[in-house]
Amino acid sequence: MRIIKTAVKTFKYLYGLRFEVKGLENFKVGSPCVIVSNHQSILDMMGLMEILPDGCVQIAKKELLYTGSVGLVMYLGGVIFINRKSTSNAKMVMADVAKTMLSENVMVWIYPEGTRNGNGDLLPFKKGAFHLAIQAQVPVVPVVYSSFSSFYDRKKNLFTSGKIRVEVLEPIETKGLTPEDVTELTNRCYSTMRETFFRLSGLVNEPNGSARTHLQ
Ligand SMILES: CCCCCC/C=C/CCCCCCCCCC(=O)SCCNC(=O)CCNC(=O)[C@H](O)C(C)(C)COP(=O)(O)OP(=O)(O)OC[C@H]1O[C@@H](n2cnc3c(N)ncnc32)[C@H](O)[C@@H]1OP(=O)(O)O
Ligand SMILES: CCCCCCCC/C=C\CCCCCCCC(=O)OC[C@@H](O)COP(=O)(O)O
Repeated sequence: MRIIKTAVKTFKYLYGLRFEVKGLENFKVGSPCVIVSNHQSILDMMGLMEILPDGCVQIAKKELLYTGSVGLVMYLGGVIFINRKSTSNAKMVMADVAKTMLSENVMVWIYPEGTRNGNGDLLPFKKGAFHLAIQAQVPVVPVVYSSFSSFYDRKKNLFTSGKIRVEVLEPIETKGLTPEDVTELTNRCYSTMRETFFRLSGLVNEPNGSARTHLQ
């Protein structure tokens, strides 16, 4: 993964992207943890590599394993593949991950929205990342990337150069929590990350829950 990280980090120069990072010290939890971040597009791969701590593996949809050399590289990089379409299968894999992350002292990076989302807001969070953190009794570390919409047009798949703000938020402890606390933990993480997303993206969080830029 270190090799991938070095390679992928150079892409930002190619695409004229700059990252403004805050809160990296929040990764220093001194134990494994579950990192959760918003997911807008494949560009997130650069944002991921920009701050990826050592000893951190990612959870990916299993379809990516079958994407030729990229799938092989991901497999060799230690990426864990899950079948999103089978909750029972995904649960089994994640239960294994909870054991492995403790025995091997690794962090796990998950995109709780479960899919790319460029709609200028956050999709409701899936609960797997939070079940994992509670099963392993490790902290959840939220990471938020500002909206790409200011420089990336998904329809034309075109973008100009731009700055991406990244914030690593305070770890959320799960010691003592049980599966009954998953929904509350998910919602707490969601609202903190959504608020940060709007702040970093210069969006106003309208009372009715929609978002608009300051400029409108
Ligand atoms: C030149 C090129 C060079 C080469 C470079 C190559 C490499 C470069 C990059 C390398 C790095 C790669 C990074 C890869 C990024 C890829 C990102 C993705 O693929 S994102 C998509 C995949 N990820 C996810 O989907 C994660 C989020 N999803 C989940 O966590 C889900 O919860 C789940 C998939 C585990 C289950 O799905 P679903 O059933 O839809 O989810 P829920 O609604 O959340 O759960 C339904 C009920 O099940 C309960 N639940 C969920 N998980 C668990 C669990 N682990 N244990 C127990 N119970 C669980 C949940 O509580 C729900 O029940 P309810 O009663 O409603 O509460
Ligand atoms: C278009 C510009 C391309 C910029 C290139 C940036 C650097 C890319 C680095 C390596 C490329 C290979 C990385 C493969 C991982 C792809 C991650 C991804 O974004 O998969 C989609 C998945 O999450 C969710 O799938 P869906 O949104 O549900 O379907």
